[in-house]
Amino acid sequence: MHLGVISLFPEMYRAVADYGVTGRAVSQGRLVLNFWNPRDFAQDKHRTVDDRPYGGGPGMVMKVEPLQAAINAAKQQLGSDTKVIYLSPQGQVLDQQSLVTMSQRQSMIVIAGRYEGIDERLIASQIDEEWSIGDYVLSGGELASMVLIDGVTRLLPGVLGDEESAQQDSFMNGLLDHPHYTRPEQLDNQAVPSVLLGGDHEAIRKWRLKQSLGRTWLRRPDLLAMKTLSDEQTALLEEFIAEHGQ
Ligand SMILES: CN1CCN(C(=O)c2nonc2N)CC1
Repeated sequence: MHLGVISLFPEMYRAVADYGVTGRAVSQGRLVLNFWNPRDFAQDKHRTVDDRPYGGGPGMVMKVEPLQAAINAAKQQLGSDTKVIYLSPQGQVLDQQSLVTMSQRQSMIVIAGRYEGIDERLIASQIDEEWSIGDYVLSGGELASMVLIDGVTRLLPGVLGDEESAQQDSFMNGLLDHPHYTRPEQLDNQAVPSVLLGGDHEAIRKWRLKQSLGRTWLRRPDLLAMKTLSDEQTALLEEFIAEHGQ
């Protein structure tokens, strides 16, 4: 996937370009990151990218022209039909399914805003999708866009090896993940559940599914309400609830 990033702080993206799963995807050429800094497109000698808000109030607003010029440059490289994404608290909240949809695109342009946000006229004329990573306010869109980049990159073909992609499944079914354990087997007075030590893969699969269902029931009943459970899932959840003393 070719991702064009429009940001005043491109150096922040070293966090995804140089490390971990996303860094490996970049080095393997499965993810290509290109950056455009609106400041490089500002026409005045002070390279102004923001200005005071009409109507008064605190903070500054990002100006249309430098952003528009940066989008034009990005589209020249990635294609004029490339979707333009803007990260803001006013967007639709990102979830795994939306990441799956995005991961199937050849390219995307992501705008990371700063200050109070960007001029609404740029949003109206240039932004195809507005996304939020949650109902809270950050200092800028860079970290939010890196969350999106990480989540999408994990879904690109070949990025997660077979070992890791199994872990991915547990989130892909709309449930919370099951507990994970590793060595040592005994830690103070806490042991690893014996089922995980026995090598019975079917028993382990059922235990993990039961734990995912139970955790989702306890912590995120809203997710469970959106799911149609299979007979097996229903039975396992009923077992968990019975054991949980409800
Ligand atoms: C202008 N700037 C304000 C702060 N911001 C966010 O809080 C945010 N982005 O995506 N999800 C979020 N929550 C990004 C955009």
